[in-house]
Amino acid sequence: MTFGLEQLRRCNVAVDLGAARTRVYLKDTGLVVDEPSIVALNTHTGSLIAVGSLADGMAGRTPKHIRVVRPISGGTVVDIDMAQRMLRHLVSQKLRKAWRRSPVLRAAVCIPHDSDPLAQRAAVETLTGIGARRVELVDTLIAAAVGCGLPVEQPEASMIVVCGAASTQVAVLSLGSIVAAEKVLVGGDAIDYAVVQHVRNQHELMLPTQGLHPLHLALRAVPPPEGTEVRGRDVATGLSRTVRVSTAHVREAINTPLTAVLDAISRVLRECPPDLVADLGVRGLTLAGGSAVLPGLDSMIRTGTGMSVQIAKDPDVCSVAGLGAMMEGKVQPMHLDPLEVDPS
Ligand SMILES: Nc1ncnc2c1ncn2[C@@H]1O[C@H](COP(=O)(O)OP(=O)(O)OP(=O)(O)O)[C@@H](O)[C@H]1O
Repeated sequence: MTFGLEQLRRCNVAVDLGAARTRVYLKDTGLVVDEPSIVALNTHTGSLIAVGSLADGMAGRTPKHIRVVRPISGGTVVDIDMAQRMLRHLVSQKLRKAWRRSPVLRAAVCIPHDSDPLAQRAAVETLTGIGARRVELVDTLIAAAVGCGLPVEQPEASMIVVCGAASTQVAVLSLGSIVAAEKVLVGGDAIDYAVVQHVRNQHELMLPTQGLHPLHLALRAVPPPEGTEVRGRDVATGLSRTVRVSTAHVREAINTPLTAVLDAISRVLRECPPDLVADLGVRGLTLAGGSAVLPGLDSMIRTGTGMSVQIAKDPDVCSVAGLGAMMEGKVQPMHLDPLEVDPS
């Protein structure tokens, strides 16, 4: 990581191209974009109709000539052209300021752990397409750990679990590098899908996207309500209908995807040397990513691992904030010089 830090300090913009949201951080300015990674397109003319929140509001409600596209899937750019158009639209005005300060745009982008060369290239091409002369790729796990304020450069274990929309990534870090890591394709989307399937199977109701929100709120409420009324489309008749969904049943439905996260944590711990696992017994693990605040996730991990669990401050923006901290030189590499003689 020490070598990478030198390169990162020359960057002036940090980008997190997430499956759910795109975030952009400008050096010495802060977070300037935090918008859904989604565009609405006119299929007749090919022109963009809306980008970000506006396009998100159109999803599921479009006539035939409007197509809602998600150019990023699982943290990987799957439609480079559309991703470039989305990013250009989101950042053009904000980047003008950075361009005035420095005419050469250097970008730092976080990419999911273990991304293949094609995914790396897609991220680089997306950024060069909007004018970046140089693109530095940083593992999301390192960026998020730095963004959470974990002492990743120190010779002690830090454990980070990044729960995004499409995936959950788990790592143990020490001395600025990843010691063991796992990625499972289970995130907020899989959890939402489990709830939608539960309502469909138990109540024969197709739940619209916005129908998930009251169920999330019910899970978070203290004490949780026994049931929540949601409106959707009857599977058989196609008519609008309201049902009462039990909070306990929703919690049960999301347990299956959450168990996959717990399994990934166990696998990472098994790969780690005992000294690092002993450190973690004291320090615990940190949850980051938008799904970190999912009610019950922290307590489930606490019960399943016996470790203490902290949810990071602003968990959804940890990765891009970590890139920003590295760009701004807030992370100091540990200098190790075995030949240095003690003058005393
Ligand atoms: N308050 C909340 N309660 C439950 N889930 C939430 C909440 N806020 C956000 N989420 C979930 O967090 C996910 C988005 O997280 P995040 O913004 O970290 O994703 P991303 O970085 O775009 O995804 P990825 O890292 O997989 O590419 C969504 O699935 C969303 O449903």
